[in-house]
Amino acid sequence: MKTSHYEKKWIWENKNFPNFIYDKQPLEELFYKFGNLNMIDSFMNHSNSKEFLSEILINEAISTSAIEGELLQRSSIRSSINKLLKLDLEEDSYDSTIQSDALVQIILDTKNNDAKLDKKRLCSWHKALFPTGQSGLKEIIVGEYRKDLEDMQIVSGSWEKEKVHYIAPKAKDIPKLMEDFLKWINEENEINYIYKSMIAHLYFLLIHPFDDGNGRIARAICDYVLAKGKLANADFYSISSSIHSKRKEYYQVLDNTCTNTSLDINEWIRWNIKLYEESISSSLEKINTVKLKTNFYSKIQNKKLNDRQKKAIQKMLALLPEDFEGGMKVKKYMNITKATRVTANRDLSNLVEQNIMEKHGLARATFYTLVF
Ligand SMILES: Nc1ncnc2c1ncn2[C@@H]1O[C@H](COP(=O)(O)OP(=O)(O)OP(=O)(O)O)[C@@H](O)[C@H]1O
Repeated sequence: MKTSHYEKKWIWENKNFPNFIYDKQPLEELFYKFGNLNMIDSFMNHSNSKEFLSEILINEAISTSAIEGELLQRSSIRSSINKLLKLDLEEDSYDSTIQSDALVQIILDTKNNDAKLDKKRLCSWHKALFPTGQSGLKEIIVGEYRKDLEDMQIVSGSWEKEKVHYIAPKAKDIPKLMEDFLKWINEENEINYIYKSMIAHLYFLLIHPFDDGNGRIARAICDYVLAKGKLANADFYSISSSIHSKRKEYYQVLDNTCTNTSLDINEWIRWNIKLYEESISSSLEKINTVKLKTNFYSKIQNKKLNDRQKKAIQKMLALLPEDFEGGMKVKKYMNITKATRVTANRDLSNLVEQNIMEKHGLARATFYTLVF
């Protein structure tokens, strides 16, 4: 007699789900970087941190919403941040939208409110993400777990060439799975906050409890757990921004993990450790840039500069931390300021005299760099 054998396909089909298996990895480097971030934070002055805080938040909001292509305008996000945090930043226009306000509110809630996570709070994030009750043109269940009778599939590609990456657990099982998830998130367990944030991100994605927005909420949960761990000021780093720049890898690791029915999540953990390290390094680099810029601005505050010189300096500062390629050349200065060659040379010499720029090279190879 032939017996049919069902081959398990998805990680949650293992009866021990969610008892994930992973080896302890070395975390010293990561703790060291978090420590550096903490140290810099304590030396930051108020104006430095205001500018930096807005920069980090803008990148975070744009990145997390752009992972699946739901793009928000940088100016709307900046405006929402300015409004919600009362930062008093200079703005070209005030054009925050319901969507940008909502996203910034969720990010701030994850970072600054370490109250327990419960269904109500998760559902309020979900409602905030979909204020119109629609995802694109599709109507979705908002502020409540999904109730679909059909499979919840994660697919890519056009409908003719659709690829199914993952099928999440059935809707009828979501309430119990989420109850267990929330209990685990809120309890004080042995596991450290770094591992816990990585596992929480994955665990939530695997349950995929909502009709849509699961990626954004999973990344918010990851930030929430890390912020709760108080490893460093959560306002000063953003894991979501780093995921955005590595989203191809992110999807690949998720694909590999969601089909690993042995519950082994080592690949996910290793990938995330690298990601966190890079993310903190990039925050450290950004903080240094902001400090450099702010110090430079205070250095030139009382100098006599014409509008052309200010414009050229701003252009050079905007390109930090990467160098202004090849330094400032006379020709470049002429392009930026629309000045004649004689005026450009006179302006640049004046900047050298005031110790704002330094001259290098000779004749046609002459270029100028900022003196910090
Ligand atoms: N193979 C996979 N297994 C589990 N989760 C996955 C897999 N591939 C992608 N994901 C996650 O599912 C998310 C997409 O789910 P959903 O559309 O509900 O969320 P979303 O927040 O609308 O997505 P996003 O803003 O990222 O669009 C992705 O962002 C990613 O986090």
